[in-house]
Amino acid sequence: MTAILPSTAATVNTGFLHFDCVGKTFPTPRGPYVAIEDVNLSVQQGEFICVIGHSGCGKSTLLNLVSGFSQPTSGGVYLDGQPIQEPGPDRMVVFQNYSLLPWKSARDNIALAVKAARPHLSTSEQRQVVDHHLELVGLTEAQHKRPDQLSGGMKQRVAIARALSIRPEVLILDEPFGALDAITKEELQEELLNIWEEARPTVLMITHDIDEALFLADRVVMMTNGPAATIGEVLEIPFDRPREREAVVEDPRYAQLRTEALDFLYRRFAHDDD
Ligand SMILES: Nc1ncnc2c1ncn2[C@@H]1O[C@H](COP(=O)(O)OP(=O)(O)OP(=O)(O)O)[C@@H](O)[C@H]1O
Repeated sequence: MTAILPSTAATVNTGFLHFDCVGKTFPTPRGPYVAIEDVNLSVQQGEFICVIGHSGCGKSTLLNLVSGFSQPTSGGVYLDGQPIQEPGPDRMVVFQNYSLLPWKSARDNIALAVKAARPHLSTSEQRQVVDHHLELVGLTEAQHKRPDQLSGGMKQRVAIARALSIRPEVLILDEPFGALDAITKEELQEELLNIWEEARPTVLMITHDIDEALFLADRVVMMTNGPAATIGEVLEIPFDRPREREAVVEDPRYAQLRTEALDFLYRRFAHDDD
């Protein structure tokens, strides 16, 4: 006997965040431009994914589909089985350029987000959330400064604290440390891992830095070049957590994974512009 099942046409149950044959084509004056094509990936809840690939390969295009700022032209992107159709507080984006409100203090930038996204919390609970997140990123002392009174690293700390204070299910990071000096960058990578361990959002992060990806991610997704870019290879990163940078870098598997990534990017999918 054949059982009659409810229709599942609108839902997909593979992975928490699921890319199913995703394509995105942009109309241009010279005709349609196929940016990405046939992207398939299943991300588990709480997983940390880094996406690397050459400039213009479609990394931001992919992230915009997850944030809901744009829609795929073929296939679908699903969160918890539901197609992503618009932006929402369950998915927060942190950009390279901080995007803080310039006239508000660090504290108020975070407080406003908490107020808007978690209105069910009492005023004192909201205050506690803000205090906690300022502390997590080491900005308790500097909380009353405005963005123009903060360093680049401090601004990015505020942006990360603001995103996480909303308790998003998915944290989307678009090259968040790209503009920072090497030391600040390493500090923030470590802070990000500490915060991620606490809240465990699913993370999707674009980076151009192979070492950053190997230190942070559970899996590194490497994209081929466009047009019609797709996922070329996925590296599983085996290092135990919590991670210590020295232990990771000294692990013999680190050099091997690094060589694989370099080989992918600079030999198999070399790009003239890089
Ligand atoms: N709105 C648009 N209209 C036309 N083409 C677009 C549009 N947005 C992106 N593209 C093209 O799609 C391709 C992918 O762009 P995308 O910004 O996703 O790349 P990226 O990998 O994030 O690049 P980068 O590392 O330089 O930020 C590029 O060739 C880009 O020119």
